[in-house]
Amino acid sequence: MSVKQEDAKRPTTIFPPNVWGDQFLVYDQSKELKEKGKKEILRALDTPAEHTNLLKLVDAVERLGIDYHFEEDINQVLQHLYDTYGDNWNGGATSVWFRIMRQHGFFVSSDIFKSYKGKDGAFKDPLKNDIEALAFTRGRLENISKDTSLSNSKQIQEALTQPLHKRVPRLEAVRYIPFYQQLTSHNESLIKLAKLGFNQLQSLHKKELSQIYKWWKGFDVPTNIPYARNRLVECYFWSSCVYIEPRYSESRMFLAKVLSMETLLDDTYDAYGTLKELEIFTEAIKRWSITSIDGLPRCMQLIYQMLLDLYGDMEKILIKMGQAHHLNYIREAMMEYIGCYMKEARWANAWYIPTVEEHKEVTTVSSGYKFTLIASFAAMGDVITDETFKWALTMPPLARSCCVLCRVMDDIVTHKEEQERMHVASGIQCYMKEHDVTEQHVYDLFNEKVEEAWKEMNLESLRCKDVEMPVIMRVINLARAVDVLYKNKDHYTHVDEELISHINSLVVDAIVI
Ligand SMILES: CC(C)=CCC/C(C)=C/CC/C(C)=C/COP(=O)(O)OP(=O)(O)O
Repeated sequence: MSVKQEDAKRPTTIFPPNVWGDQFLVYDQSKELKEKGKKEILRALDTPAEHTNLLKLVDAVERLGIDYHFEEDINQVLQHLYDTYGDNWNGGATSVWFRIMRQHGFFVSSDIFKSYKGKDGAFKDPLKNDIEALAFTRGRLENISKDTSLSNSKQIQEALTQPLHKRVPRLEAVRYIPFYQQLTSHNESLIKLAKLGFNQLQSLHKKELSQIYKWWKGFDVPTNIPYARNRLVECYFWSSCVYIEPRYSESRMFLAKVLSMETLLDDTYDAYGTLKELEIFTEAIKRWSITSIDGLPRCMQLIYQMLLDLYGDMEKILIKMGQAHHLNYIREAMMEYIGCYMKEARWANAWYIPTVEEHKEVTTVSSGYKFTLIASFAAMGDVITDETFKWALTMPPLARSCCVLCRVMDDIVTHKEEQERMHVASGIQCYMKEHDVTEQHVYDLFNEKVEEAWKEMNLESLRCKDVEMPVIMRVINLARAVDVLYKNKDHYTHVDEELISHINSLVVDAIVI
């Protein structure tokens, strides 16, 4: 006999609720969220009235650090906007339009800003409080940012300290995600995707770092090469500033190893080897043969072995990609760079202060950034061809401006310390001697050179048609990394709270979902 439902006595009780909420749902939502984002982008593309919002959406996607999910869509959007409006954008948010188009290689005219100026070249009165129109007027922005009642005064101050274009994308994502979340206009799916994507990428970073750390540990660098800076983690951070995209995992790990090898080499040439030892070591590297290093100190032999090991590992990866010969270009760049270290060692041993011109020629290459750039192309895939390497080896203006920026920023912050030990004369010392000017005069001049180098790099990234955007982005990101590591002090040598906090936020601390 069946019991009527209403008669059933159920022994229920009230259990405490699920304490986790829906937080884990999001881990399976990534694909859905990406699809949703793509649809939103494409829907807006077909609706001209939505084009300004679309541009703002692209801006948000990039600042949230999830543009690698939407690369093709973003390219399609910007190409469409360029084909439709050319230089005659009239949709508002002009500075966003201008910045994004130019950052993506569309050389749109700056004439659009002329409409904001009166005949005297100053800003028209009604615009004096319009932050967007005044984006490029530093002095004015400084005044505006002092008004703390403005909701975006903090944003303006941050932009004045480090303009968006100079920021490392992933650090910007850490900063921007909570800011964007507060905006009433924020897009909930993008926020979810940004947090999820950030944490997923961070897990990949942890795996990569663990892998290369094992390699480093295998050589027991602190014990065997005690005179050198032990900076593998910082080098990994450096490398992850250069590539954000998950697909460049092998390249990222290789570049981190390259940077740590460059550090060992720099310290060996600058602070350890005798001239005789360095001559032998340099020759052995140039011949790429281990036979001639027998008489060298144990630590220099180990560095040599580490180099062979580094190249051997990359060779295996490149063979699978059908690009093993790319390694020859990377080796060629390394030899040129080592050759410049040797020239510097000879100058330092002879207490020779070179002319500004001699110094520039050698130290632009000895900065290591030309070699670093060329090494960064390893295993990036089909976007890199023989032509890419040949282009970079000729030191085209785009690469040169990045190397100059690196050299000059390093000189500014390391000059004093280097002069306290036997070290090749810095650019600052050479300039002071040749032009008989004060140290401060040269600091001011070198700071101007840094800004000029950025301008040159920006212009060249628009003008250069020899290589594709992913290559150009390596140059820009290398420059951005220097802006983080060498701004105001040598954070790389004297690792401080600021750098530790950057590294923690990228590699250690997950974002709360
Ligand atoms: C110069 C620079 C920022 C280079 C970036 C690329 C590179 C080779 C990175 C590895 C670490 C390194 C050697 C930093 C510069 O040290 P340092 O300040 O002792 O360099 P120096 O001996 O050339 O002055």
